[in-house]
Amino acid sequence: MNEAAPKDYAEALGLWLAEAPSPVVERLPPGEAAGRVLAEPVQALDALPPFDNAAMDGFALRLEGEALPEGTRLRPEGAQFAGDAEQVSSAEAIEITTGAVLPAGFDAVVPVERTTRLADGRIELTQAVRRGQHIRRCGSDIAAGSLVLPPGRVVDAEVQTIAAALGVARFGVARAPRIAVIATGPELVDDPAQPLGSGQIRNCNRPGLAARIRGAGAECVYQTTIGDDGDELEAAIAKAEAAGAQLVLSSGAVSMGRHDFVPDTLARLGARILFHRLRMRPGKPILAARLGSGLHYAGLPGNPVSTAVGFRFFVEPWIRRALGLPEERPLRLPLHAALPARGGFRFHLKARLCLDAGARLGVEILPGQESFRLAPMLEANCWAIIPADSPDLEAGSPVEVLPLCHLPAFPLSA
Ligand SMILES: Nc1nc2c(c(=O)[nH]1)N[C@H]1C(S)=C(S)[C@@H](COP(=O)(O)OP(=O)(O)OC[C@H]3O[C@@H](n4cnc5c(N)ncnc54)[C@H](O)[C@@H]3O)O[C@H]1N2
Ligand code: MOO
Repeated sequence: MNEAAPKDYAEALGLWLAEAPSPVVERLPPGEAAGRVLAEPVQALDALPPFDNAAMDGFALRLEGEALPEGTRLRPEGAQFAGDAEQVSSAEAIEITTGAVLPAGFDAVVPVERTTRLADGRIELTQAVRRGQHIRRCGSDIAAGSLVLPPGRVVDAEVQTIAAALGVARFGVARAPRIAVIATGPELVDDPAQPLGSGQIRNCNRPGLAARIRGAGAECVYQTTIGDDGDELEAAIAKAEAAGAQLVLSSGAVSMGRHDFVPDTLARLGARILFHRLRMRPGKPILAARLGSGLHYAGLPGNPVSTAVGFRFFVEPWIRRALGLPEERPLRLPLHAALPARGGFRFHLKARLCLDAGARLGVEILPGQESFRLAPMLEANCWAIIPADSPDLEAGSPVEVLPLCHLPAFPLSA
């Protein structure tokens, strides 16, 4: 086992990501690709709108010049409805509905409510009409041949709508990375119906990690709970591999206690330890390794917030690599209140974006930062990152902030 001095976060992350997998492309119909990340660009084969068409129900008109004055009288002949093939018409006006092809030679649309119908069947304009008004031009939304969706775009409702509008039959998306969860600890109870015995607690890291995996765009292919036993861990790792896992996450048993058997078991299995223990909190005892089979392993500390931090700051960057996503860029936001120096560790603090009296965005550090406290996580909507050896910070000092999940509701890019 590598007992080298604790590494800092950046160095450890570099070691870990250097071995992360590259994206593997699979082709899916857009309807099945929700939440997936595009691995290939999407080009518009057709223009959108695909033809010049009316934006209003009314009449298509021919204009000699730039405008027709109010009071002009025109005789409509025929009709062009949405879904009709383009009519050939030499009339001075033709009835038209929203979305209908604008027949050749017509260059404006007047809404029906801007006309009055005369007794002789003609219409009279109650307002002047300008050339081009109420016409949606072919390709004015998306030009044929243009790049519509770059790789790295998450497939959401907007992407699915545009893909359908353009007739995209399949997306090339990154295959969801396959991850397994092994919760360790004889104190853990999985069944919510089971009353807790003395010394027992409910297992929240196993379902919590499974949910984080799904939310981060990966797939949880196997999950189990084991006692403090190396043979059980070895068997669980074998099952995770058989289920197709590329990465195994364990929670617990990586610290200094007599039952912290994960590092020794990995050493017995011949794993290469990339790092163990970092100058960061929560998550100080985190361990990363690579097994001989190529399986990636992250030993996350058992305190639930340490598990969450290990996931957010190591597993999610790994998932981003496997999905072909670029490195995240934290926001820099002013602290709502002063924050005393915290020493030589990098801290990930439960935090909340907030507005000051002038409605300016800032970040509030929440009370209850210990890594066993879950309740503040319900208040939190981001992590504030305080680098190692930061001095006392005054209110208003900028700090780096990342959302709770790497796939946020409001993605920001460079
Ligand atoms: N002498 C030292 N003791 C500890 C150190 C240290 O440096 N020296 N580090 C502390 C830090 S920091 C952390 S974090 C914890 C992490 O320890 P482990 O990863 O070995 O985790 P456990 O001891 O197995 O569990 C810690 C804590 O979390 C609870 N737990 C574990 N798994 C789950 C689960 N699936 N669901 C809910 N809660 C879970 C467990 O019951 C313990 O309370 O070590 C400190 N100690
Ligand atoms: O990871 Mo421990 O939670 O640093 O407190």
